[in-house]
Amino acid sequence: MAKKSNSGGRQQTNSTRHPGATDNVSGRVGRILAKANKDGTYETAVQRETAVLVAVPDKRQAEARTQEYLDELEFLAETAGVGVKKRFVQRLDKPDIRTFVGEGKLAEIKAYVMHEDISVVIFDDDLSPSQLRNLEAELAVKIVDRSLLIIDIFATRAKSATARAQVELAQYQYLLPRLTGLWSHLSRQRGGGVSMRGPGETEIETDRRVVRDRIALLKEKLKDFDKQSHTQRKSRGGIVRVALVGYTNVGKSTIMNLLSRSDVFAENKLFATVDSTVRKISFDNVPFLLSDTVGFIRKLPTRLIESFKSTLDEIREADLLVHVVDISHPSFEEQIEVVNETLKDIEAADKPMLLVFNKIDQYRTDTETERQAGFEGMNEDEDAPSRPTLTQLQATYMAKMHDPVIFVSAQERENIEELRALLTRHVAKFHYQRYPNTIVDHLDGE
Ligand SMILES: Nc1nc2c(ncn2[C@@H]2O[C@H](COP(=O)(O)OP(=O)(O)OP(=O)(O)O)[C@@H](O)[C@H]2O)c(=O)[nH]1
Ligand SMILES: [Mg+2]
Repeated sequence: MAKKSNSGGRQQTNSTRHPGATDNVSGRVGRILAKANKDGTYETAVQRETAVLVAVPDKRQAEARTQEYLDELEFLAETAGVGVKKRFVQRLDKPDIRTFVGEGKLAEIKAYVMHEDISVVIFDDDLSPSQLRNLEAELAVKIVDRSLLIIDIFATRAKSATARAQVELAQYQYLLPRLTGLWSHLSRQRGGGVSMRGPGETEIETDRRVVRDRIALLKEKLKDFDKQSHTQRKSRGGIVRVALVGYTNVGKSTIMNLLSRSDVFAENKLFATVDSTVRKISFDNVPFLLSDTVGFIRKLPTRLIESFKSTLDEIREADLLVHVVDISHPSFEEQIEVVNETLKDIEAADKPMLLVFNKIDQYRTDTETERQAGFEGMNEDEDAPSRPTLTQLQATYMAKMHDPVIFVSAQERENIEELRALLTRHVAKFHYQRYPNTIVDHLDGE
């Protein structure tokens, strides 16, 4: 199985871990994804789940890209406490309407699942309710698609009442169209907390009604939360607001901690932050509010974005966005695109933005990576490495972006003072516009 291309670097990071977090997550995955046995009892996953991944890329997608996407899916699975044993890839023009993969591939997966005692099959795309049912029937193990995996991770991370209600809403919205066949059994054993609580021992139609009622109730509840937080935000007055945005795991919380000297949970897992955190900061007597927000990801389910509206209001209402990028990630450029697209979706794309390229300590050109891995000499004939050097990259991005750009390492505290100064200059500009009578002397150099 291919490994994450930069996992080595990732392991060395300063992550703070919740003791026992993995156990809880795995337990929850077990609960949420537990499947009915034939006698009507349910498995509980006390042991670590083992999974296989399945991707159906179209025929034009480069192999390296496919593996990168699967790296991300595997990272998501690991975050949910599931160990991945194998990856299955089938190139198709479009996925099979009945079982997502073709007949032959399905038989291959089935044989492996039975032989290796696999308990979960994870698909890199969303499955239609009928595909999900058919696959469950064919493979007789838990079937998880990308949305469910992400929702499940969110469920384990949500702490505030708002975030929990948002996750619960996303869970029910996911569940509603799937309340047939096996899924209705599946829903029965769910109970407690923010996990996919089922509607009880009722028939499918009743189940549906119960779920719909619950969705309506949660929406009402979220409206109330919205009102409350709107009032709260109003009471903050005209203070300048800055939001950290970016792909998941790029270092937003680490930067938040550095800038606010606070202690926001940061770790080398996807979606460490689901609740947004707001801190009041003052640089050179210019006060502002900095909020750390939930990370974005490729194919983030739209429903999930919708249900996270309250959290995303922090972004929508910010005066300035600080877009953090993990420059060491092989597909950082695509990640920038995903973030910009998501900002468009939530109508926050036109805001002033600073781009912070983080993790410069971990940036490697391909030749460097090969040298490190002991493949010296492999690229001897090629004088240009396929990845530019950090200096080249800085020059390109400084020239091509409309927004101010800065390169930092939050972990090594490299260029953080410069980041602080850049931020202060921009915040001061907003502050000065809003309070023209205050004396602000930080606009030099603009
Ligand atoms: N090598 C390196 N690692 C970093 C740097 N900044 C942060 N990290 C690590 O990257 C991982 C993710 O950092 P977080 O701050 O949790 O990232 P995030 O963007 O808040 O992630 P989510 O909340 O999951 O979206 C952690 O293990 C950090 O220690 C850096 O400059 N260099
Ligand atoms: Mg975070």
